[in-house]
Amino acid sequence: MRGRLIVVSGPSGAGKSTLIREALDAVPELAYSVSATTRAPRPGEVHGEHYVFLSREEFERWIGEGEFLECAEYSGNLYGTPEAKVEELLEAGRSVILEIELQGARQVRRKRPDAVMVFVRAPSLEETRRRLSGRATETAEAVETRLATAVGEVAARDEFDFEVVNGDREQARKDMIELMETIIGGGSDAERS
Ligand SMILES: Nc1nc2c(ncn2[C@@H]2O[C@H](COP(=O)(O)OP(=O)(O)O)[C@@H](O)[C@H]2O)c(=O)[nH]1
Ligand SMILES: Nc1ncnc2c1ncn2[C@@H]1O[C@H](COP(=O)(O)OP(=O)(O)O)[C@@H](O)[C@H]1O
Repeated sequence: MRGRLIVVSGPSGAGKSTLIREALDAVPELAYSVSATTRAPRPGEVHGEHYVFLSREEFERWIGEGEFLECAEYSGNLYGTPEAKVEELLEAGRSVILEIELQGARQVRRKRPDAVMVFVRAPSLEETRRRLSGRATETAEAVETRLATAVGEVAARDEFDFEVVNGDREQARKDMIELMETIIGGGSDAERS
């Protein structure tokens, strides 16, 4: 049976990467789609594992060659989902998580109406700021840009099928794993509302 396509979106600093990592560890049917980006690698990020890091020129060539299921510009960098790998995983029966921002999520929803849309957010914008500052991967300016974008992103949460509020770590981990299992199981709770 073909897997489900699962879009996970939400503001930077909401805890998407953290929750996805935990879901991938707990649910073997899940696979992660590695995106391409023109952003510079952060310390510890591995090419081909966290992202495929491309120059803007290479990225634009991939766009021209129709490599992407979706792509968007975010905070001055390009991000995109290579389509062939996603297809291969779905065909093999794996359910595939795309961790992408709002514009890309909307593109996927249009192209693949059967995709399940999951929104992750922190309990408040103040908490998002604390987490982004605490993660210390961005300059103060980049944190502010991400927070400004976050305001618009939270306003779009009604466009999603499910929402995970990442407050208490352990509770959110359980909620995320349970949601992924429900989606994969195709139970009635996973029907589009
Ligand atoms: N449209 C789209 N967005 C992506 C893709 N990969 C990552 N993103 C999003 O780009 C934004 C920035 O990602 P990143 O630079 O890793 O920063 P972080 O989310 O703050 O850790 C996040 O909202 C990601 O979900 C992609 O392939 N397509
Ligand atoms: N429930 C939580 N409570 C407190 N801090 C969290 C929680 N979930 C994630 N974090 C921390 O917040 C920061 C942002 O999380 P991350 O998963 O990188 O967010 P995103 O992928 O949405 O940008 C990280 O430093 C992470 O360890």
